[in-house]
Parts: sequence; structure tokens; C-alpha cells
Amino acid sequence: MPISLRTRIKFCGMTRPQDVDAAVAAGADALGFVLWSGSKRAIDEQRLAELSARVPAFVTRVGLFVDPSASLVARCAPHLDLLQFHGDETPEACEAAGRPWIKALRMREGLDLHGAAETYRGARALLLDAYRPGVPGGTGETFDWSRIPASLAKPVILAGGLTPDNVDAAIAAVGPFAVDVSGGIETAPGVKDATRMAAFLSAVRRADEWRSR
Ligand SMILES: O=C(O)c1ccccc1NCC(=O)[C@H](O)[C@H](O)COP(=O)(O)O
Repeated sequence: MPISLRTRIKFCGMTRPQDVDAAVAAGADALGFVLWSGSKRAIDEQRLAELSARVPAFVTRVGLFVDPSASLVARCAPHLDLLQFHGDETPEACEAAGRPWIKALRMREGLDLHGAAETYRGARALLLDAYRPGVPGGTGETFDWSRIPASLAKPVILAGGLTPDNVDAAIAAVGPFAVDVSGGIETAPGVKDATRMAAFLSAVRRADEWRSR
């Protein structure tokens, strides 16, 4: 995959209208909505419809699922541009809704990323996140970025414990297609902070400038 010199930015775990507006105003490329009821950042379908309606064209609305029922995905899909699967979904299950999708992979010991890229060949990208047993995502923890191969058959979305203070080092180390952040731009789970969102964006743009030199 060619390295993009403009790292795309996804802000995840949006629950409040004012945060959606602030994220769009700051310049986020994508916004994530957690549709798994076990999360502190979970929203229901009605909230998804309300928040999604605020998002203008060219900002991608991403729905996060953990081993969802087909009916949940079908009900949410009209409000989404992209599906993000965080559980043990098979490639067939990810394809079933007939919508563009990405697969989140938690970087547990021994994970074969090349093999996963082949298995999930229908994915638009692989989102690489920290592994904590029993927690499907949003851990706020980083992992060893050097485990990511320089060349993978799918675009990499780097996630896990990113903040305005470490995202520049992450971009320098990995050169991902996109970065994904949730806890690093919050004051509490699901409560985003406009200042931290802006700081994160600025840090990514500074890192991109360094990369293009
Ligand atoms: O945020 C959650 O609670 C969550 C629950 C279940 C699946 C995924 C979840 N979040 C995913 C994300 O927010 C991001 O993809 C990623 O994990 C980044 O989170 P963070 O480490 O907090 O930046």
C-alpha cells in the first residue's frame, strides 16, 4: 500500500451532538458510534439517527459492532457509511450486510497480521488496537507499534491509547493510513473535549508535515 502523506483521522465513541459538531468543525475525516450495549460509550439506534443526521457529506459515519445480530446491523446501516467489527466476526458475517466494512484486530500475542489481511480480504482497512482480555475495544492502552509490518495488504488504521501527546510518535513509527482515538480526546467516557480534539488534529498535521520533508 502506498503511504498516505495526509493521515486520516477518526474520532470514536461520539455520544453528544455538541461533540459531533466540534469534531466536524475541527476537521475529522470520520466519526465513530459505538453500537455495542456493553460499552460506556454505547448509543442506541435513536441517538445514532440524531447524531448521524448532523454529519455533513464527506465525513464518514462509522458504526462499531461487537458480534452483532444481523437485524441490529440492518437497522443501523441507513445511518452509517462504514461498519467496524470488533468481535469474532467471520469475513462472511462482515460481508453479510452488503456495506463497506473494516475489521478491528486486537494485537494479542502471536497474531498473524499478514494472515488476517488475507482472511479479511474484503475489508476496506484493518484497525489495529491494543489487546486486553475480555475488552473488545476502547482500552485507552497502546501496544508495541513495531509489531506492525512495514508492508501489509490492507490500509492500517492505528488505534489504542493515542493522545495529542503521542500521536506524532505513532505516525512516525507506523506511517498508518489513519489514526483512531477515543479516550485520548475525552474528559470522561463518551464526553469529548473540543480542545483535545483540536490538539490531536494539530499534532497529526504536524507529524504529516515532518513525514513529507
Ligand atoms: O469504546 C468502547 O467502549 C468500545 C467498546 C467496544 C468496541 C470498541 C470500542 N471502542 C473502539 C474505539 O474507540 C477505537 O476503535 C479504539 O479502540 C480506540 O480507543 P482508545 O484506546 O480509547 O483511543
